[in-house]
Amino acid sequence: MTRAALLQLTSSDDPAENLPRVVSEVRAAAAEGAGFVLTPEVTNCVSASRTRQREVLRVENEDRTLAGLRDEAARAGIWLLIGSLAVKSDPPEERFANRSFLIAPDGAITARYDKMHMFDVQVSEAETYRESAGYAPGQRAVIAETPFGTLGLTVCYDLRFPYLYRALAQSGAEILTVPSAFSPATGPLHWEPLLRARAIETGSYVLAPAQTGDHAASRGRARSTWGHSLAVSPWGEVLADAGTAPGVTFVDIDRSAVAEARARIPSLTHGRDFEGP
Ligand SMILES: O=C(O)CNC(=O)[C@H](CS)NC(=O)CCC(=O)C(=O)O
Repeated sequence: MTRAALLQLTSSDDPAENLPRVVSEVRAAAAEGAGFVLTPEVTNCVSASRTRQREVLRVENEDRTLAGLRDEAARAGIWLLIGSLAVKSDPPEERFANRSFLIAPDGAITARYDKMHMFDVQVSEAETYRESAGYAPGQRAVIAETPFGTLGLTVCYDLRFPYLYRALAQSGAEILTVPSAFSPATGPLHWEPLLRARAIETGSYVLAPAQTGDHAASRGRARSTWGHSLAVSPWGEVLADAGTAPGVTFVDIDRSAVAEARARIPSLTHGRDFEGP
């Protein structure tokens, strides 16, 4: 059994301001016994302005948030999933990467995953997202070993592509991570059912730390996000819902629940190759 902690944040578009907040939340989570801490999508910078992002984002090796959180993971001796950082690609190209990092208790980066599905969607008359204009999508799915289970790394809009989750689970993932900055237009009806469906259809834990609330922006339109960081059991039960306030939510995870759920419904092994349509 491992105690996981989902951090719910209201990151601004200033990485220097966000880092000390995240560090203090990680510290608080570790002090309460968390062995695995997870942060949301774009932990370092929520922004709708590419001008602003060009100013404040850095390549991975120069990213202060990554360095600071690696130090903190090592200090606290915890596993840390940095849900994602917006980083400049290396070598620098026009577009950024939306990249998840898994940090081991010695501070080493043991896995990286670049978000594959880009949120290019008009969610309402007033709100349009063109994620692929700012970010280059990743090309490969990633699983990573930890002592408490094999992780399958995904980010936010990936959630709507079930084939990715089935592939991750069939490759050994037991805990699917979905760090997010979900839109308030889609969150109310889509967030929880999609997360529960991914858990049920793969017999996996789903851990989804999220951005929440109104994000301060020094440039461009201010963004809002849905919050409700969620932990779902491999049988589909909502184990924790963080509501809309920033803070830390704890959940105990036990990989034997994965084996149990898959023994009851072995749908991962019942796939069919079919013709048509
Ligand atoms: O823009 C950034 O810096 C980082 N990327 C995001 O916040 C992305 C694209 S705008 N958000 C989502 O994927 C929300 C998906 C969603 O809300 C849904 O599927 O309904």
